[in-house]
Amino acid sequence: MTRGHRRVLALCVLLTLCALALGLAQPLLVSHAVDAAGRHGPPPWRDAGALAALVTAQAVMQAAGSYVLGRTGENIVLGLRTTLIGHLLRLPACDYQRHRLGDLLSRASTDTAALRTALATGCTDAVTGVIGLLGTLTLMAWLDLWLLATAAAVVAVLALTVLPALHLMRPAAETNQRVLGQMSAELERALSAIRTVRMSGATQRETDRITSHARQARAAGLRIARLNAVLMPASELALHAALTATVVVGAVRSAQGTASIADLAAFLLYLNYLSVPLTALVSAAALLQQASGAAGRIAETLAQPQEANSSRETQPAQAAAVPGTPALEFRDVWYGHDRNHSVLRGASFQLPPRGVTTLLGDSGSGKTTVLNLAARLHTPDSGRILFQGTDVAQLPMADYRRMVGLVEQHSPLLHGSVRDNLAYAAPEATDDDLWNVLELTGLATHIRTLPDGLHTMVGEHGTALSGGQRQRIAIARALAARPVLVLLDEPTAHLDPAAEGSVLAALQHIGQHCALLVVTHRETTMRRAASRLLLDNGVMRASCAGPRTGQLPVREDAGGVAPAPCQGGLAKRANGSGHR
Ligand SMILES: Nc1ncnc2c1ncn2[C@@H]1O[C@H](COP(=O)(O)OP(=O)(O)OP(=O)(O)O)[C@@H](O)[C@H]1O
Repeated sequence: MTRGHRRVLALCVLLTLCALALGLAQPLLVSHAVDAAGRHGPPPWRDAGALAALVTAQAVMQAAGSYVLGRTGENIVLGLRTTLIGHLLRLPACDYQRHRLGDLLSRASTDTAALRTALATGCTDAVTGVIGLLGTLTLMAWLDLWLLATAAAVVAVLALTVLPALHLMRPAAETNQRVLGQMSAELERALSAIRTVRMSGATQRETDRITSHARQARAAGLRIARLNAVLMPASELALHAALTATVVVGAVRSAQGTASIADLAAFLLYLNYLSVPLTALVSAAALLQQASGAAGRIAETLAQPQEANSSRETQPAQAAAVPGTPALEFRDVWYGHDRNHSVLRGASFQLPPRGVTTLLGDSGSGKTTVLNLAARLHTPDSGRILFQGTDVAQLPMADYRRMVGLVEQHSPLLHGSVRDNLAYAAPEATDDDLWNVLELTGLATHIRTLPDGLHTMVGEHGTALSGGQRQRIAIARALAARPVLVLLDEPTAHLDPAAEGSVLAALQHIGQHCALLVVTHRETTMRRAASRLLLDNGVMRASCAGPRTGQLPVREDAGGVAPAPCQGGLAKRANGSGHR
């Protein structure tokens, strides 16, 4: 994590060490001045001047070190957040269902902030603390070994008593980070369904539930505060006790003539100065313990594998399909969301290169799963998916996704303008292109009436638009990228008959140029399709006629299911004999 920042961190350490050295030189000057005063010579003005210069230089070094350290901390956290955000956005689609969204968000915010302090301040404090401690102790040993032994004995006794407090810091910090993650997840859950929360009279319940996590975070925070409250004064107490013991032993030794007053004065100053590296070490230990929980959560996220092939941001591949090659083909595809239950059990079908194909089936039969597999949001457990005759596993993900559009059942609109949303998958699209897709989806008239036209803001999740308008924007967004294949999940579910008519006409029009696979329960949509597929008990069947979903006649022969071509010439793969 500190890679790329080590030189600057080394500079911070150097600046702090310079400040430390300047600090360590001061007691020697004081000793010299006391010695000179003891010999009744002239007032030690030179020593006083040098002392003032050392103090000023030390302050300047400390200030510079502190600023560079703060800046490096910010740079480290920026690098960490960039890596983490990039990783979070590239996890396999199913991973987002395993984690709470708010928890993932807190890893990119609070956890990285905790690490920043630990990495920048904690690491530098640890290095300078150790060096400062060794330097001070060496000079103290050089001045008077007995006095050092006295002071060390007192400090050691106190250090042993507070060490257990340091060990308790890590679990408290881990609890704090975990509970904060849960709080963010619960808040995200409530805010994303705020209307349901209000209308269900659940506002207070949600408030209580979320604040219970806030209370747990407070309890963990208080544990940390208590431990800090013990650790910091304990280190100061150790110093004061050591100071007192040293004065007593020093006075005795001075009276016996085995130590000079000048050495005793310098020793006491060093002992006082010892608080700097000691406090730095205690604070570094506490910070590093606190950050270990956050580091664990971040490391856990970064260890999760990314979506296969997702890091390749290559240029779009030329679609050079042999004429007549199916736009999409499933060959004996098996897929289950969990090991014990397969939703698709050897599904096979072909999608003609042009035209609308509807995908029908009972609720829960796996239609959305088929679209997700086709969009490569899921990977088949076995079997193959071919796009224009090529196994999709061999196509760079970025290239593939540029050629395939997906309109989900509840397509989210992104915060921003209508234009931002339409051009999301096609940033290079011109306004004319966008008006064109708006015309196709029957939205152009409405958008023209808006004061800001294409630049009208859609609100958070598109709340400034009606459900049907949102759905049509989502369709227009998919079309703006001029895909080869468009996958649509219930695209007309929220539309009135007029809007549905315009969307269906648009789909038919677009179907002259590309392939569309449309999941639907609507009879009006079915009627307009060139071909129909029926998903039944995990396998795909073809159907030419039939008025209603679930009642579609299916042709079967003795060897299994033989999908029949309909109007436009649909897939012809036998099915049902797959294995797992
Ligand atoms: N992420 C998931 N984890 C576990 N099971 C899932 C997941 N997504 C879907 N399922 C299950 O897989 C099956 C197929 O779901 P899918 O959403 O594909 O059905 P569908 O035909 O699109 O349904 P509908 O018509 O109601 O939208 C269902 O039994 C569903 O409960």
